[in-house]
Amino acid sequence: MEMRSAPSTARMGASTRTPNSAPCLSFVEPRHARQGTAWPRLAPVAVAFSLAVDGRLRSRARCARRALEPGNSPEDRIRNFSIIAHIDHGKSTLADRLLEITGTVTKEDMKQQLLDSMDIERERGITIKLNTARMNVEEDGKDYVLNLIDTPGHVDFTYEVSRSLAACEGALLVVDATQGVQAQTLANVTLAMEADLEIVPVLNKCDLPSADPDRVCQEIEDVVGIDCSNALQCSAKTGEGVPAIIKSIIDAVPAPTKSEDQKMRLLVFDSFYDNYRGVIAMFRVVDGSISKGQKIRFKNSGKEFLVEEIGIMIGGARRPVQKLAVGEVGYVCANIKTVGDARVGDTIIEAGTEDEVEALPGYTEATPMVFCGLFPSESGDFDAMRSAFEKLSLNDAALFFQPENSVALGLGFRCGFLGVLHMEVVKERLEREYDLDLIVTAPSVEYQLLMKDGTETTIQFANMLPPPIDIAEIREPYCLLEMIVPEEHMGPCMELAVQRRGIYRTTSFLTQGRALLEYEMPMAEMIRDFFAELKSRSRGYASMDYRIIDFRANDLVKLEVDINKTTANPLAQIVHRSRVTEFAKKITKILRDEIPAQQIKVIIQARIGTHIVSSANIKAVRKDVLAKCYGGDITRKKKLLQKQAAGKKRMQAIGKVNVPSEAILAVIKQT
Ligand SMILES: Nc1nc2c(ncn2[C@@H]2O[C@H](COP(=O)(O)OP(=O)(O)OP(=O)(O)O)[C@@H](O)[C@H]2O)c(=O)[nH]1
Repeated sequence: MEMRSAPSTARMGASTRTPNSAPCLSFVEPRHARQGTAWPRLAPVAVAFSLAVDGRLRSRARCARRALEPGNSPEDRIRNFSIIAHIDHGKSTLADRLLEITGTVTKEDMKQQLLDSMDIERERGITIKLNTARMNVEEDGKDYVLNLIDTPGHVDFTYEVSRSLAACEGALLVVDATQGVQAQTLANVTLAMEADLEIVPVLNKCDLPSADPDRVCQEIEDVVGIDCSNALQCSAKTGEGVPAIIKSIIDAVPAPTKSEDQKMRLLVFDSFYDNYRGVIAMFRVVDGSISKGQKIRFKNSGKEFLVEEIGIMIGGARRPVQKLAVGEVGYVCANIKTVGDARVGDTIIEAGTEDEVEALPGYTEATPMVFCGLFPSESGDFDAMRSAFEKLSLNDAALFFQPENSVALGLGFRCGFLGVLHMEVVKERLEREYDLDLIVTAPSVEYQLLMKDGTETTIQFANMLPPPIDIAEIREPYCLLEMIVPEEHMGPCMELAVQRRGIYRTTSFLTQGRALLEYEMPMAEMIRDFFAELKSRSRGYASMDYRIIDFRANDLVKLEVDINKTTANPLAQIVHRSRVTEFAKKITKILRDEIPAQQIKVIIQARIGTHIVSSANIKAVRKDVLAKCYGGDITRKKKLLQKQAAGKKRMQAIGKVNVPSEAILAVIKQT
């Protein structure tokens, strides 16, 4: 993997940044200074610059020297950094501690996990949306501004992670000292290296008896390729070792490079909807400056707005300022109506300069990767659901939805999400915040179709697939999958990957009997409960991460299900030919078990085109039409039986089978 073969990328990149002098800019006074109290001395630390001749270490030393000899310009004393970590390694707890120790937020004011402000985030303990905080620190008699740009820790939000990393010069790599490197540690480090950041390793949870910082340091060096000889050790929970991290940020993370004479260019790294102010866009000033009252333009969307307010975020609160200059991080309110007008990754420029100023690189439209149908359990809730979606999309530019009418499930929506977690979060928000009871259909991915006439198109649901005769090629998304599993469970985990059409790439052995396995795998297989299955095969110890790499042509077919010759549309699926028999058998079996016996015989068939792959029958329950016919003559009995047979024929002919929606859901859930 790239990050292991070229471990020095991050540092070499960082060492090319050179601070200059710049015009003045007013700092917000540190809280302790305003209160006239002495700033507690930061604990002395030996920050990381050994005399090793390794180029990586030398480049870090250069960077540190540069940062330790700041010029007089305020930009030299700005540090924009992020915290990257595997889920649950303590990123949010460390962020809280940094805010507390720098006096940005007092202990009394601090809600638990202040930066994770959404309820669902707090409950699930995962970070979803970006947040940012500005901290003022005095060090060696100089005031520094530390801008912490919090990033979401989940793979669904990789694009947001990479845009927020692009707004930084450094990143704290937090690794749980009891667990070591995990799959998302690797994924996030790769993104940080791609963004040329200075990476500062921090071992967290050192207060726990099972912490083994030395082993984990060795593992980071071996697997991630980052020198850990002076890695910092801390407990984000107790605060021990956290002051040393603050000093290390000042010393190791480079100050922003400056181009103050250039025209305004701001990188939007987050945007969210506020009920009173409309959309608030978070940005980093890359070139020039921004002032209140200026007319701005979003370069990619082409939308123009008048700046009503700009400011900085301090401990979750907004503080307006008149001007923000190069290197600074802040927010802008400009009467923007939806987050779609101020997308993450867009460049804000001064209106009228669009012909001279280029957009910052790396912008992509948010593209949904996982699709599903969402239907209200109560058909009367459709309108309430539509208005809930409209409100959610004000704050979620990546959410895609459009009305859908399903025979089995009624009126609902066809929806697109960044990933499975995004899907679950939206579903949960609809249920909790809008009090809706929902039915969710099986997730699907996007397929690219090359038609025989040479045109290309994309579809997200099997029902959208044109007749096979017109299709030259169906391509499906593939991802690079990294799993970290205990060696004793490697066999079952590898077996699972192969079952799911994974293509083996490599195995690397980590410390403590764990292995890192890499596979290329179709995304469609990944979203079908892969993680839950992996966890059960590894007794809960595996971690995984993935990222989409490309689309590949495959032998994919549409598997349809007929119930008494009537096609059950919600059950149609796009499946790889090698897995058709397995799926077809599973579907027919589930339906046979779930559909109650009826007065007519029920024939369930799973088919590709006209070719029937699997079928099952449910015998009719025979209504005793002769029950009332006490001792009547034989011709009367025959007549009644003939009438019953004719009636059955009619029912069967029109396929009138009572299929309970639980049966449909059982298929959707289990395939
Ligand atoms: N003992 C101990 N527990 C810690 C420490 N740091 C964090 N924790 C606990 O570990 C759990 C996860 O911490 P979080 O800060 O939520 O982890 P995170 O990396 O932000 O997780 P995501 O938001 O999901 O990315 C919480 O229960 C914390 O209380 C530490 O230094 N020591």
